[in-house]
Amino acid sequence: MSGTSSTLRPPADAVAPVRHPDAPAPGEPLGSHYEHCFGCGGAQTHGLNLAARAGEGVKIIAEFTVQAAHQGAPGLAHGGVLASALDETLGSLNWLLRTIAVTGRLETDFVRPVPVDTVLYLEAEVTAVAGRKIYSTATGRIGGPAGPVAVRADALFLEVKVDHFIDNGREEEIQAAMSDPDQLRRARAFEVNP
Ligand SMILES: CCCCCCCCCCCCCC(=O)SCCNC(=O)CCNC(=O)[C@H](O)C(C)(C)COP(=O)(O)OP(=O)(O)OC[C@H]1O[C@@H](n2cnc3c(N)ncnc32)[C@H](O)[C@@H]1OP(=O)(O)O
Repeated sequence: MSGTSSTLRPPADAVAPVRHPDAPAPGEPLGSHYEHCFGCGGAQTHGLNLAARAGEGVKIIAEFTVQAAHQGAPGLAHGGVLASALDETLGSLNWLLRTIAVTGRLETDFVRPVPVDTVLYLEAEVTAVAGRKIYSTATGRIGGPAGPVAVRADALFLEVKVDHFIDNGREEEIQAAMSDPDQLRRARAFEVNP
């Protein structure tokens, strides 16, 4: 069963998304936007370690291997972990638009169980933009990039300023991020006019 709520359907005045001219080239690995990110950060022992690459147009492709630490039922990935993988892949679309946007709404279909050690082949695409609202969709396939869909999601991301993180994040991590030149360089990669 699948269905998308009306808030995830772009309004009539939405426009087609535009890949930023300075977006990473198709095939280029994106790296992590923050080393402590649960989705893509290398410093998270039980994180997803999701590896994303820029695709053509406004598409991202990514891979995530389900680890034993990601189980819900015995030998199977936890649904929340799979939703995180979809969310992280959708969030990586920021690199192509060069905007900073956060998830407002994420609707997920869990179509097939995903066993531990499985590689989830993810693909995400921006479908429309309406002001600060970015509409996107993602799939996760198993057995290969053209294998059957195991999970899928539709999302609404909202563009925010960098102040969103500075105002809401815990002081300790914000200070550490602001004094890390690598982190500042990565944050600048999301800005439209660095
Ligand atoms: C220095 C570090 C840099 C790192 C950068 C990389 C970060 C990348 C991270 C990626 C990591 C992976 C990704 C992650 O995990 S991101 C982490 C998970 N997400 C969050 O933490 C976001 C928490 N939520 C918020 O902060 C606010 O609610 C946001 C910012 C989203 C909106 O609050 P804001 O005050 O700004 O906006 P508004 O309330 O005036 O609404 C504006 C419009 O939007 C519509 N609307 C709003 N919400 C929803 C909804 N749920 N469904 C449907 N519609 C919704 C609303 O109706 C209105 O429409 P309209 O009336 O105009 O028609």
